Amino acid sequence: MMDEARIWAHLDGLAKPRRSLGRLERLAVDLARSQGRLDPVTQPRRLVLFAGDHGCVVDGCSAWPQAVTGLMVAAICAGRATSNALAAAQRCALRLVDVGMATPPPRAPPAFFRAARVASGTASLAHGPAMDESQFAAAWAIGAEEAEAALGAGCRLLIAGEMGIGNTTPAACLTALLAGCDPEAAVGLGAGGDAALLDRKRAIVSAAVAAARPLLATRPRAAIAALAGFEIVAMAGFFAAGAAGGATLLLDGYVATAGALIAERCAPGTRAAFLAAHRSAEPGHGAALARLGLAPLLDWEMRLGEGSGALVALPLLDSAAALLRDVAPLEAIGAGRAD
Ligand SMILES: O=C(O)c1ccc[n+]([C@@H]2O[C@H](COP(=O)([O-])O)[C@@H](O)[C@H]2O)c1
Ligand SMILES: Cc1cc2nc[nH]c2cc1C
Repeated sequence: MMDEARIWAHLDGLAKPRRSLGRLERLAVDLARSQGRLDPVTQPRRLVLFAGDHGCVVDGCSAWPQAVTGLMVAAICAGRATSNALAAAQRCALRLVDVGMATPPPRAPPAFFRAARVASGTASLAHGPAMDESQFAAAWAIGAEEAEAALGAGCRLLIAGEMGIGNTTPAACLTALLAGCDPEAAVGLGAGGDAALLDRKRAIVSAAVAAARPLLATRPRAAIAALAGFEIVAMAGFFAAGAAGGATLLLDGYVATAGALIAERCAPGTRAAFLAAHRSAEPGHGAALARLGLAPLLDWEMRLGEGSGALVALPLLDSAAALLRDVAPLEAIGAGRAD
């Protein structure tokens, strides 16, 4: 990791009044530190979307039917989803990995699609463990492979996104388990719903976390696997491998941050590579980010997933990188330092 004082000294020597770019300078420091260099790069960059289904949907934890995961995956394959539009707008490459969908895979998928199903959806965390430890290891490995492939293609800025109807329920469970948030406070409306849905979700999350919590000290992977989703564990493996490879990890919303909490628990130190793009409208997200020591760049009431919040924040990282790379030193323009 690069010494922060060295990066601040570089910024303070550029042709501008000291600290005149406010939080953009803080971001430049975080970006440079995460890549261990004074000229961090934001191109090429890659968004990897992980798709999975959740047994708890049958117990009424989402306002949407499970089939919508498959429909949205088909829309992404066709280039018609929010993630496609925003990734194109931000010149970000995109991949899509089926790590555990329950519906048939897309027919004639595009080259950016990878079929890598661990199982056809998790078991319901409302009735027992969502997955076993071998499935946890398989999902983690798929995510790690994706990060290694992106690193091999020269990417030093990585984003993980997800698509999975029902996945704000495991995200709430994991936030309660790993960020110490009250289970009820970790539950929000997810992709929509009403007061009855909230009550059902709170009951499911409280009971599942109470059942898993005693395992955390002695068998942490079993405790986490009991509450997780395949796409969430794949994001965790992606983050751990991306951080190990020296990349900046731009964190999306509530569900991606649940993956980040797993990564930090299983591969301590991963959090040094994270930048938090935004604070999701899900009420537990602030607690999850705080546990990781992260301050979000944006607070735009977004709650979509698919990497959308991270994509929207990308121009800020481009600006921070340009500042470090392209601004002349004060001496080079013939000006002394005022302070
Ligand atoms: O990550 C977030 O901040 C976020 C917040 C609310 C909803 N989502 C997305 O909505 C889906 C999960 O919502 P739900 O209500 O079915 O649990 C899933 O596909 C996520 O990508 C994502
Ligand atoms: C339509 C739809 C699109 C999504 N994208 C990510 N999560 C989603 C959830 C729904 C319901």
